[in-house]
Amino acid sequence: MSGQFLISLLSPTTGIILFAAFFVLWLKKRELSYILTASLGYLLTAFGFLFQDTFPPWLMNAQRIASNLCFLLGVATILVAPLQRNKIAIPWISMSTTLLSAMAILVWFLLVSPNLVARIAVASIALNLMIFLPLKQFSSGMQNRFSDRLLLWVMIFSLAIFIIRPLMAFWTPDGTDTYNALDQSTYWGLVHFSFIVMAITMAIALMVSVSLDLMDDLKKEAITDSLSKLSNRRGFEEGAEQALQRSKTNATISVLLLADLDRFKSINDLYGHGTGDRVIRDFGQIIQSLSDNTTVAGRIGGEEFAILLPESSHESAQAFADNLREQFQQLYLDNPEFTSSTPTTSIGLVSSNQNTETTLSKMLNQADKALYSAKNKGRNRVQWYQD
Ligand SMILES: Nc1nc2c(ncn2[C@@H]2O[C@H](COP(=O)(O)OP(=O)(O)OP(=O)(O)O)[C@@H](O)[C@H]2O)c(=O)[nH]1
Repeated sequence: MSGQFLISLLSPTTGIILFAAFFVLWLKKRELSYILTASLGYLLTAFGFLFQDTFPPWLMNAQRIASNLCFLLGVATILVAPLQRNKIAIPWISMSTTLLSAMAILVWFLLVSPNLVARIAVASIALNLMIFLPLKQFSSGMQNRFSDRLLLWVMIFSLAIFIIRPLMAFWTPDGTDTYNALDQSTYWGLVHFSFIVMAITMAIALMVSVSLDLMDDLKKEAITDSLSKLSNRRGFEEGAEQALQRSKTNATISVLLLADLDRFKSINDLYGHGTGDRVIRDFGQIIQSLSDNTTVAGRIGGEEFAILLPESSHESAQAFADNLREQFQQLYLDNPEFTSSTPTTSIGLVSSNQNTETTLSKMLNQADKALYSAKNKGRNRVQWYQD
């Protein structure tokens, strides 16, 4: 086994190891389909090198065409993975047009008018386009997260590598005029080296992104209530403190709503705990449907919910509370399942302008007093806090 042969195995081995790593990761986290995409991309690139370097020649040198196709497709697939992760549209049309045109020209320079240098040039231009197109799309749709910026820079780095690489084909003294010379050339060494560098940096960037995404998910899970899908008490307090601070800085009014489901013990007793859970879920959904992206809402106790409406007004907060109370009651009015008692809610409200030095805990206290008063007045009503 020659040293040359062993070196030619480096790139496909890298491709297969990275394919296996991403594939195993995907088996554990199947909802992340971009991991599967990346793994298939690495497998294709591995085949690209195997066809070129290690397979015996096929009819009419078809293995060289298969090699170009697998490599172009493989690199494009790896570069598409970040788009899929960020739910950015993949530029299918421009990428497939590039691939098909490149393949047609490559077949021409292999079979009709054989020219190795022209093939290297065409394959390189196509490769650069297959990186540039997803890169351009990613840069216009990415978010401002560390993982997104990392992926962007690694994509730019990959493009730079593959722009510099073909230039070496023309600078290196050992020729690329025949296939035997090519296999021995510094250029072919560079092809392997550049692929391995690109493959590993892309893999590291993707792995870092997967880890950061998982950490974000865990953090979100830790502050989310699984039943109502709203924030839990900790998540609500964190979000509400920040929103209240912003509202104070902008000298705007925030309103806090404290909602408690009425006689919930009897709902559980009459219809069972499962139905009680469903009612909590329904209530969470109504809150979500009434919220906009500034609203901070959480389930802060068993059947107690807090909603902070930052930069709100007395009227819009009253409308929010009225809608919440009415829509919730309406949901069960004609439901034959709830015969003897229908779920309702009482809501206490307090506005931050009543005390400029107000804090979240003071507002929660005041809203609780208003809620207590709503309960005392017969429940299923909205009550503002009064000194
Ligand atoms: N199904 C279900 N019930 C819950 C959950 N968390 C708390 N509860 C129930 O909510 C009920 C709250 O009862 P109470 O605090 O006595 O108040 P209430 O019956 O709602 O009466 P008022 O608040 O005075 O109108 C208890 O029976 C708890 O078991 C939950 O996650 N699911």
